[in-house]
Amino acid sequence: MVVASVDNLADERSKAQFDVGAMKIVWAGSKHVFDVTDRMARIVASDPEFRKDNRTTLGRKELFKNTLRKMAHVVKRANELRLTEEEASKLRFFVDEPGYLDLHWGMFVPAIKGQGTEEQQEKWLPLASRMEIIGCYAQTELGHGSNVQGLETTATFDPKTDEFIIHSPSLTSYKWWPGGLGKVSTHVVVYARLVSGGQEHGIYGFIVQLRSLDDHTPLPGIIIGDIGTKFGSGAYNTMDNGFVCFNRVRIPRNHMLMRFCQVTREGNVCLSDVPKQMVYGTMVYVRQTIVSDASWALSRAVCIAVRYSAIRRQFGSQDRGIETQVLDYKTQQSRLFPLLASAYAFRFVGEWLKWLYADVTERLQANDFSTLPEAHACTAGLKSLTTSVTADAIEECRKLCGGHGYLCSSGLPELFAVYVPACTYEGDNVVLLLQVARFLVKTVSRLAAGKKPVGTTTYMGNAEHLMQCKSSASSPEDWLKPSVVLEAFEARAFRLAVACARDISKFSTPEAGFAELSIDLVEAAIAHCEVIVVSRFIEKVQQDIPGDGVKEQLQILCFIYALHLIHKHSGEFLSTGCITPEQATLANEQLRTLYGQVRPNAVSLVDAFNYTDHYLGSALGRYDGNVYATLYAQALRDPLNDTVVPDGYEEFIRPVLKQTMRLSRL
Ligand SMILES: CCCCCCCC/C=C\C/C=C/C(=O)SCCNC(=O)CCNC(=O)[C@H](O)C(C)(C)COP(=O)(O)OP(=O)(O)OC[C@H]1O[C@@H](n2cnc3c(N)ncnc32)[C@H](O)[C@@H]1OP(=O)(O)O
Ligand SMILES: Cc1cc2nc3c(=O)[nH]c(=O)nc-3n(C[C@H](O)[C@H](O)[C@H](O)COP(=O)(O)OP(=O)(O)OC[C@H]3O[C@@H](n4cnc5c(N)ncnc54)[C@H](O)[C@@H]3O)c2cc1C
Repeated sequence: MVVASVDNLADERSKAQFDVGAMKIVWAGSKHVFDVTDRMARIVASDPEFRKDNRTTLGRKELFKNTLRKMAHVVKRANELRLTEEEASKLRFFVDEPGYLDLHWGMFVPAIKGQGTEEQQEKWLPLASRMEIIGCYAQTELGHGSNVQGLETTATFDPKTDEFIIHSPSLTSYKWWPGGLGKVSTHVVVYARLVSGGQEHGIYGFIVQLRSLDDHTPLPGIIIGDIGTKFGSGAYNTMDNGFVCFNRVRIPRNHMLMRFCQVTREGNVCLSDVPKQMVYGTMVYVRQTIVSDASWALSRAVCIAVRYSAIRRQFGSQDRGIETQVLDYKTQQSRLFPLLASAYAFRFVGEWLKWLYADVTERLQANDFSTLPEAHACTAGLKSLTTSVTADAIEECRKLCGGHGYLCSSGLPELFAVYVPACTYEGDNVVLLLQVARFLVKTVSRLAAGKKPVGTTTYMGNAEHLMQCKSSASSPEDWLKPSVVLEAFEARAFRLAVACARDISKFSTPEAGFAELSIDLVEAAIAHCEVIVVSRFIEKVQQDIPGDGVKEQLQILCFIYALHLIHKHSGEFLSTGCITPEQATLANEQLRTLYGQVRPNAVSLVDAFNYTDHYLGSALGRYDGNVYATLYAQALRDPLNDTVVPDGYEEFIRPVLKQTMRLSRL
């Protein structure tokens, strides 16, 4: 049985019609990134300190202490190996355990870099880089998360002492959720309402020391702790998401992050000549990183489901002969291959978004704020789209693995539990889509005023054509033409946005219209985000891509990505008149053909992710395909199997059996 499993994946690999090594480089982004990633993944996988297969069986306290040990080991190894920032960040990534280091490096340091003055950066960044302080990011409160302008915590300037007084005026103002805050961080960037001279001046970040650097006890005026156990076993419970209440805590004036707004010794508030949304910059940065992370989480789930689907056999045999691999069932393919294609799509759009972010950052440094709204809309929209799809996809992969997918040893339940809050943190996905919709409606109304749209909305400049065009697809093959596919996506997105803008104008105020039509607006926002992903994927496959057959495979995946969306949203494509029912049928026909083309390459396409068995953490997704023996070995290692007769037998099983025996004798 075991030998047959191994043979299956070897067979699968022998069928590949492309150069897997070359695809690995495309997936990584470059040979350099591949080398760094591969080396860091192997360092983690070969170090017993980073073992993670017992995580779901540990209690919260044990689990958390275990994470502290691993984080300390990460810091030690990074120092010993003299890792660069790039290498250290990959090392942390492959440790694959949410912990305070994520927030320290991922939010605290970027907040200081983005919002601190040069002097503030010179003071705080070396301390943070050497980890002489550990920081986190506290914005959300018990009563407010999405509505940042509704935050209650105050930072009141006291000109007598040249200090800010940080205060939590109510229970709902307690900071609630920040990762790393509950038990570890010594410092925090806390977001609060700036008050000076009796007047409010908006929300800004302030660096506050939370705990003593000598004995880690909370400083006076600070009540702090963990907010409690979260969803799933193991999963995000390795993180000390925390609460904190500030009781008139005093900090020096220069602990306010003053890049965009300065408070003078006299308490005068001087706003720099920049948009006030610059204070939201850390969120934009992190949203961009979350899009890249989505492709990692999605590809990991897909890798498990594809390999297992090649191993798993059900039905289809005559006379108890060899059964059919479940990967050969068209229904399995139609559920799995679009997810495989989405993983590649998100990888490429993530790379593009990184470029966009770098570009806008450069412009902002030169006081050019013109692309800020677009950067906000793109990061918000793509964060929302990719995390929602990924969370649903991980759950779909669990189902694709049948009963065994429900076991923790499949790796999928924990992956889902760790991943699903990405739909909420860094902005609830619906709230973020409404931000995109606001941007789209504005773009449409600017069009009417003769303004030319730029960036990702450039396609809207072709307004007349997009409102009237009818798809020219008259055969399944026509759906392999980039121009045909793009036109359908752009027309659907534009028509939905225009309909929203038109309908909003029928209400007494734009706000009333926006609120009433928010369901349609969210759909228009998703359609626009899908235009971005599809067009970036098409752009990618039109480039020169080295490696035998690599470009062809990516083209197949690109069209699977696009055509499965046409199928999924066929209601919208049809109701907006962008395609006809006959054309929808042709697109489906083409999709089925494409599934057949991916089938022989599926295992190799997930091998191209280059994941170690340690990172995958799955009995079902092992590289060697040795699924059943691993499932059995892991079952035997379960704490319940430590003894043959369970603890509790004497107390709770024997008396029941005795009682039943007595009753049956009556
Ligand atoms: C490399 C490693 C990375 C590691 C990452 C680790 C991840 C660890 C896991 C979890 C960490 C989680 C952290 C958090 O969750 S931190 C808290 C995050 N909180 C949120 O995201 C809150 C979401 N809410 C908001 O962003 C805002 O409140 C809002 C955008 C919903 C509304 O803002 P508001 O000021 O009320 O604005 P309006 O809607 O009225 O808009 C005004 C105006 O401003 C524009 N705008 C809004 N946001 C931005 C922005 N970020 N950048 C630029 N512009 C922005 C908006 O478009 C409006 O423009 P206008 O139409 O032209 O007026
Ligand atoms: C695991 C995890 C880690 C986190 N880490 C941090 C951290 O490090 N630092 C930090 O500061 N915060 C952190 N957060 C908090 C997080 O940023 C917030 O939970 C998030 O921004 C959502 O805000 P909320 O909880 O207020 O949701 P709410 O806004 O209360 O959302 C509740 C519901 O209301 C809907 N809703 C809200 N407003 C609107 C609207 N205008 N229109 C339509 N529907 C709406 C939402 O769609 C949602 O369905 C973390 C959260 C989690 C889960």
